[in-house]
Amino acid sequence: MMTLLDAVRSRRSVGRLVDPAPSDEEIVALVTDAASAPDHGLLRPWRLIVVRDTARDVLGTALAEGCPADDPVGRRRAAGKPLRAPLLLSIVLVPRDNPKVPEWEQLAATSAMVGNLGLLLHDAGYGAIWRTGNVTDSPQVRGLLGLAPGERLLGWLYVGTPGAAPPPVPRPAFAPHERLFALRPGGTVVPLPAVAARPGGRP
Ligand SMILES: Cc1cc2nc3c(=O)[nH]c(=O)nc-3n(C[C@H](O)[C@H](O)[C@H](O)COP(=O)(O)O)c2cc1C
Repeated sequence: MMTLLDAVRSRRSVGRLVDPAPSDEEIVALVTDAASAPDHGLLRPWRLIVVRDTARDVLGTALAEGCPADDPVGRRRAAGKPLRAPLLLSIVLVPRDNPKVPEWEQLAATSAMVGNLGLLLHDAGYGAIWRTGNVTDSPQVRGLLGLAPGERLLGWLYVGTPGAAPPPVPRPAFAPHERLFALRPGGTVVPLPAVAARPGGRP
């Protein structure tokens, strides 16, 4: 069993995903735990739509139909996209009408839940990658997934078993003191002084 720190440090987006994918029962359990993410007003402003097996072809057809008719290559590529993993979770933002919780906070809560889910999948031995794309909002895809007006498709969490270790990410150099600031009692905001990070982390 990984510690939380191990999981946070070793999680990667995995592009090459193969069988097995989690069962529906496992997904229910993992999403139940992922929903412990901070969620202002506990609105649960999201829903997930499982796409697996030949339903991926149906989704591929809708993605292709969302591409321009005069772009056969783009349409073919779009049709094959859902086949890149055995399981896709369509991430749908379901904005709730709430005077205290604007939509951006609901989007933040949904993203926090998906972040938790990625870590939990990793901890369970699975891999995942959140993918978007320019036809996410096409009428064909919205219609297929049964999105109500106002609901927003945030892309898909592609899920499966890692088929290959992802290549190293060339991460931009990140010095904590460039991102961390402090408000001083005098009213000025200053960079935090550089402090040695604990060993083992990645930038
Ligand atoms: C909202 C969101 C959308 C993303 N969309 C894509 C995408 O369309 N294609 C892709 O290859 N990766 C996508 N990613 C994954 C990022 O590219 C990935 O997290 C980043 O490269 C860092 O890699 P890591 O997760 O292994 O640290 C997305 C991530 C997020 C949070």
